[in-house]
Amino acid sequence: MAEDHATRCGFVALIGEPNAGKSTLLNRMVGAKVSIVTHKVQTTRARIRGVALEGDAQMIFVDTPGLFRPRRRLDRAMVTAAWTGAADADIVVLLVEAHRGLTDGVRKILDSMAEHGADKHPTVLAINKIDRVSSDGLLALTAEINELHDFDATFMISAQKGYGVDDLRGWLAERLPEGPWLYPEDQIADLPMRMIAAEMTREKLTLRLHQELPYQMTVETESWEERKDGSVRIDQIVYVARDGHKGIALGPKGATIKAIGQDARKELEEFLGRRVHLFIQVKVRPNWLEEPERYAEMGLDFSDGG
Ligand SMILES: Nc1nc2c(ncn2[C@@H]2O[C@H](COP(=O)(O)OP(=O)(O)OP(=O)(O)O)[C@@H](O)[C@H]2O)c(=O)[nH]1
Repeated sequence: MAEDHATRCGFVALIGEPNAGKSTLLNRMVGAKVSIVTHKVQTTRARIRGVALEGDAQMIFVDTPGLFRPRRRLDRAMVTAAWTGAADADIVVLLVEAHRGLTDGVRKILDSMAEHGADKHPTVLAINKIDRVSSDGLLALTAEINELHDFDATFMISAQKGYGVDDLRGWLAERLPEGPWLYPEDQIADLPMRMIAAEMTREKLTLRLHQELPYQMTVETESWEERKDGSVRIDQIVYVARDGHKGIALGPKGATIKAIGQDARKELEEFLGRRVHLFIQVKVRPNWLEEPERYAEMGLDFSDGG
């Protein structure tokens, strides 16, 4: 990190309807595949998804769940989490799908942006998936949306193809507040690996525990140790919100978490091309959604690990 001139650092929240392309954009910006991209909706939750460097700026992306109409209580918790991410962020980027345009869902997000304080920060409109439409209607769509909320900038992008993404990233980097980097450079090096490992375990949790539970869980990679024999030892903690959830995650005699660990280990071994020793603990951490330390998720040594 440069010592002699000011560095910049800050949080960027990506918001948008489910499937808007938040994870895809994030992967592009960070340059490593750190989010699960899926056709299923609501696969993501408010939390740190990646850190990107651009010149002297460190951008910390907070990926949020698709903002949607809350029906069940858990849905509401997720929406709150999404808005918390947005309100805490230095810059908010709203993704709108070019081919869907100004949907009711987008209108609702625009309505509630002011209400949730997201308008206190610079806001950016990113019209995504422009590869799917002709450019004709895009200016009209931009004008229509900017009437409902006055964005500081608008970008036409394709997160998938990469169009416009560098411009957007450059714009964001320039507008982050001056300050020291939150993540030392050496931590960023194995950060993607730690995140990928945590994400793989989280995916297996989601697959095994079909119900809502996984949304209230988070996985952190606590340590990553390269061994002399070429294998790697990975220690992870699955945090659950309540005691009862711990029992579900563990399963009878620990069978569920064991199966999850085996699935995750297999995938990690394939991905890394070497042997993996994976150790997973399940711990209760009430109210983790509200904790500022949630930013320490996924193996980021941000706090002492709680
Ligand atoms: N054609 C096209 N498809 C895209 C683009 N960006 C994302 N997609 C696709 O849109 C789908 C949803 O993308 P995601 O990145 O998972 O969307 P998300 O907003 O993170 O979704 P949630 O996690 O449900 O909130 C995936 O199938 C992506 O491949 C794009 O620029 N063009």
